[in-house]
Amino acid sequence: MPLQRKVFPDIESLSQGFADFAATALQNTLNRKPQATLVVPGGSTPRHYLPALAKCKLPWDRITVTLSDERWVNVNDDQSNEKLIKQHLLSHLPANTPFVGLKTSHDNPFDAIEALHQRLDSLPLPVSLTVLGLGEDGHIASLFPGMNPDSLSAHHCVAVAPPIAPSLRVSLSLEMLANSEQIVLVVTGEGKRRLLDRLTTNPDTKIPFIWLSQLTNSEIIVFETNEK
Ligand SMILES: O=C1O[C@H](COP(=O)(O)O)[C@@H](O)[C@H](O)[C@H]1O
Repeated sequence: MPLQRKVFPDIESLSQGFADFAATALQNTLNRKPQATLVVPGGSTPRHYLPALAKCKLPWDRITVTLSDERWVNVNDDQSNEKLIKQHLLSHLPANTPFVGLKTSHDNPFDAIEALHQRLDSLPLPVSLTVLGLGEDGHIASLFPGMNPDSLSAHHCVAVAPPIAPSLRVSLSLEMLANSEQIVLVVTGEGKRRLLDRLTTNPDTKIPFIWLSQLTNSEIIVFETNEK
């Protein structure tokens, strides 16, 4: 598995290391192309490292920010990934930073999928940098164990009824994630680190993170803390 693991003593140093890496990756894209695309995850970990990224001096008007996945809740709901990203990244960036959210007014993500494909067609592709979290069950974005990986490579995104999470969701497809020029995984907590240790020696094909690592040609860089 093409995996490079960068280990930090605490979340503060991880956040700075991540921000430096992400800023360089985005700037490198912008040295070659007029536009870049940044995919960021939801959950809870990004609230630590996104403010560090927001402090980086970049031509943000040339970087489109979008999400790896979204819960099908109102964008003002505390469970909304869009709300999290607005609070911890976009609100600190220039107002003309382009943002493409994954929530529509449709009743459910299955009905929204065509509209979302059109929305995502506007992105500068391939994605320059995809940042992902990792669930303790090995899920990435909203691609969960128990799903059929062959059904997750649809165009840009897929609608999902997760086996355990409470709300319906939409997720970037496995193919969209795998085609990203750079992929970063940000991992905190002993349980997730142990999972990564196990997957590195035993790539369990029931785990979504393994589906991604086997499909992508890009190196996956892990930013992790070694705190208990
Ligand atoms: O529900 C989600 O959780 C995962 C993992 O979040 P973390 O805070 O434990 O890192 C996240 O990557 C995903 O985007 C989110 O919807």
